[in-house]
Amino acid sequence: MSTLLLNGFPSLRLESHLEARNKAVAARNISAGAVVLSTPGFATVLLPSEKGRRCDACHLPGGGQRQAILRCSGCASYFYCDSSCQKLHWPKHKLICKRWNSFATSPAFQSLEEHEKMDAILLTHTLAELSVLHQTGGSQAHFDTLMELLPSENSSQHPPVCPNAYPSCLEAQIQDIYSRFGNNNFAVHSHLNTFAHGVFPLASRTFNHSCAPNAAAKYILNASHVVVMEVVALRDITLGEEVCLTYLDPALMQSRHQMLEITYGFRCRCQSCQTLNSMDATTLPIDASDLGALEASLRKFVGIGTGAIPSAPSQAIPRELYCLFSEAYLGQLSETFSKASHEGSYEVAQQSGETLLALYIMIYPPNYPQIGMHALEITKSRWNAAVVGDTKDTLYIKTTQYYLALSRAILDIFGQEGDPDGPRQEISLLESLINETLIQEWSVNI
Ligand SMILES: C[S@@+](CC[C@H](N)C(=O)[O-])C[C@H]1O[C@@H](n2cnc3c(N)ncnc32)[C@H](O)[C@@H]1O
Repeated sequence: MSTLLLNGFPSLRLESHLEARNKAVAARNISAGAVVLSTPGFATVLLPSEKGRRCDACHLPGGGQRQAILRCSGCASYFYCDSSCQKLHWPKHKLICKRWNSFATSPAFQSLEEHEKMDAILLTHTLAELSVLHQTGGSQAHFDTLMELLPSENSSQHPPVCPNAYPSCLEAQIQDIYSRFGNNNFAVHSHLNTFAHGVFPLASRTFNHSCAPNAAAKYILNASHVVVMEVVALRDITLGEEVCLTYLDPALMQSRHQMLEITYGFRCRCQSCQTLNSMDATTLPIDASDLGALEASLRKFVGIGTGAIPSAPSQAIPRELYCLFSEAYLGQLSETFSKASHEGSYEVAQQSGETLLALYIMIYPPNYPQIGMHALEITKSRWNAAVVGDTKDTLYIKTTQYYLALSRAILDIFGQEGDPDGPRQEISLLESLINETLIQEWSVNI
C-alpha cells in the first residue's frame, strides 16, 4: 500500500475510523510546533491573479531582491524566476507549451466558471506530471496515493484538459483522477493569503477534518523546488490522539456544516458544530449601545483586557451572546476594525479589534495562526495610535506590548511560511522599534 510513504513520519500512524476509513493518530507524544508531516505538491497551480507575479515552478514572488520574472518564450503564458526554475518545470510544461494558448482561449475553457478553470488547469498539470513519470520511469508512489483517496460521490464530468498533457493510455483514468479532486484540493497560502491550489496526496490520505483542529498546514517555498506542505502541531498532542486539519475556515460558522456535507460527503458531529447548531437564531440588537454592551460582555467572558493570555472559557456561552456568533456579524466587525485602524477612530479600532479577537478565541483552536495574525494587527493599530496621537500613557503602551507578545507566542508555533519576510519579521521589527522609541525618544521605561 502506497501509504507506506507515511513510514518516514514516525510521529504518525494510520488507524481505522468507522466513518472516514482511516484516521491519523499520534504514535508518540508530539510537542506544539513540531512538524509531523512534510510532503511535496504533486501538482500546484497559481490563481489567475498571481500569474506573472509569482514563478510558475517554485511560486516565489518576483521583483524586490529576487530576479525579475522570466516569460516562457514558447507560450508567453508561463513565468519563471530564472532558468533553473524553468528547467524544473520544462519536462511538464513542454507537453502543453505549444497548445496552451489555443486551449486557454477555447470556448470550452472560456465558458467555465473561475473555480472550474482552476480545476481544469490543476487536472492538466496533474496529468502532465503523470506523463513525465511514465516517460522517465520515476516513482509513482505519490500518484498511487492519489488514486487510493476516497472519490467524491457526486463528482461531475471532468473539465476540459489541455491536449497533449497526457498520453492516450491515460484517457480512461482522467475521470477517476478528477473524482479525487473535489475533496482533496488544498488552498496554498503565504502568511495565510491563498495564492495557488494544489494536490498533496499524502496529506489528503492522512488527515481527517476537525472544526477545532490540533494541526495546521503551511507551505514552504524555495527557489528551484516545488512547493512543500508541512503539517505543524498547534498544541501538545498526546500519544493515541487523532491528528486533524480543518478543511474549511472554522469561522464559516453557519455555512461550514452544509459545505462539509456537500463537498466532502460527511456530517460533522464535532463539539463546536453541536454548540453552533444548538444556538437558535437570535438577531443583533439594532441599538448601537445595546450592541456595544453585548460586545463588552463577550470581551469580559473571554478575559480580554485582563492581562492574562485569553482562552476560550469552559463554561457555556451566555444565551444573550448567541447573536454575536454569526458569519455576517464577523464580516461586519472585521470591516469596522480594518477601516478604523487605517482611518481612525483609534477608540473604535481598539474595541472592534478586541471584540474580534474574543470571537476568534472562541471559534479557533488554541494557537491557530489567524489569532496571532489578528493580535499583530491590533498591535499595529495601537502603536499607530500611540505614535500619531503621541500617547505615552503607560497602560496604553503596556497593552501594545501585550498584543505583540501574544502574536509572537502564537506565530512562533506555526513558524515561517510562504514568502520571505512576513508577520514574524514584522514582529521583530516592531519589538525593536517600540523599545527604541520608548527608551530613546520618550524616555519611558516599562
Ligand atoms: C481527504 S480524505 C481524509 C482521509 C480519509 N480518512 C482516508 O482514509 O482516505 C477526506 C474524506 O475523509 C472523510 N472524513 C474526513 N474527515 C471526516 C470527519 N471528521 N468525519 C467523517 N468523515 C470524515 C470524508 O469521507 C472525506 O471526504
